[in-house]
Amino acid sequence: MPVASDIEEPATDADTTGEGLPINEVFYSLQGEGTLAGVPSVFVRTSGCNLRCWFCDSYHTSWEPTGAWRDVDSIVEEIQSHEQAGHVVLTGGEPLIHEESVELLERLDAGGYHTTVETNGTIHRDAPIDLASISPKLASSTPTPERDPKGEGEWEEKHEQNRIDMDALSQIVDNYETQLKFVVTDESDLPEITDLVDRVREATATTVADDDVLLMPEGMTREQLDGTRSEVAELAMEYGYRYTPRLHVDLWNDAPGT
Ligand SMILES: C[S@@+](CC[C@H](N)C(=O)[O-])C[C@H]1O[C@@H](n2cnc3c(N)ncnc32)[C@H](O)[C@@H]1O
Ligand SMILES: Nc1nc2[nH]cc(C(=O)O)c2c(=O)[nH]1
Ligand code: SF4
Ligand SMILES: [Mg+2]
Repeated sequence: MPVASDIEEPATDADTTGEGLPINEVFYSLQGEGTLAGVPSVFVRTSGCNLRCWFCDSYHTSWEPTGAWRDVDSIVEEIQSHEQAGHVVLTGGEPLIHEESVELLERLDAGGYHTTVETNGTIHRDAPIDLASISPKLASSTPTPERDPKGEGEWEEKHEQNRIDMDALSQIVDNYETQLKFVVTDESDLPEITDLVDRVREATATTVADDDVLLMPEGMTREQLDGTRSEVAELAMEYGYRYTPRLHVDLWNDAPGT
């Protein structure tokens, strides 16, 4: 079993050396994905990731991480300035590569916020998380040389090796209320999803219901979603899994800060 000391230096090229958290953006929007879609929420996006999905819609947190190191106090203050919001979504990049994410979640919990953590499911940390929104990465996410948005496939092997960590994934599922939210590119992803869901069910004591499994169409623009959403909706019906829209993309396309 991984313990806290095993994950102090996660497998990532991200800069984890500053004080506080590297923050790419903080913004107020509607939760666009998953079972809480439509809920007004403040988003905190950390920078840096241990994976490199070719389709990553947050390029400046993964392929070319940018952001400013900020202390937890200043992040909490900015969250509180959005007085209407009772929900906070901690995302990235991969927010759980940063130990300080735990401190932020503790502060938000003490302040009475509902917290969702958007995570790729490869790192478990002990923190007050109300909803673990896990998006395990499928083979179709791997940045092959043909699909690499930046280089020539230099990340292919590392991404492929690190994208599933069954120990971490099972611990998250066992410790937190969970949704498993898969990015679907086409129907060839489904055998891998059903197999992974079976393996999670075998490895955990928790009941993972079919409607805890969400299929989300791949696409960072409306135009791209026009090519995937109908097929993914049909697949959700066929397999008995839940469909999740990308409400923010439907509403605001790929506008920054949404
Ligand atoms: C940018 S990621 C950050 C959190 C974490 N690294 C993860 O992957 O879950 C936030 C969410 O966007 C999803 N996502 C990223 N790019 C996407 C795309 N092109 N189409 C659909 N979903 C995408 C991820 O799978 C994840 O559910
Ligand atoms: N509105 C909105 N909802 C989201 N849900 C998860 C997001 C993410 O990037 O993690 C996201 C996002 O970027 N915007
Ligand atoms: S795991 Fe999340 S943040 Fe990292 S590259 Fe994939 S989609 Fe982007
Ligand atoms: Mg997003």
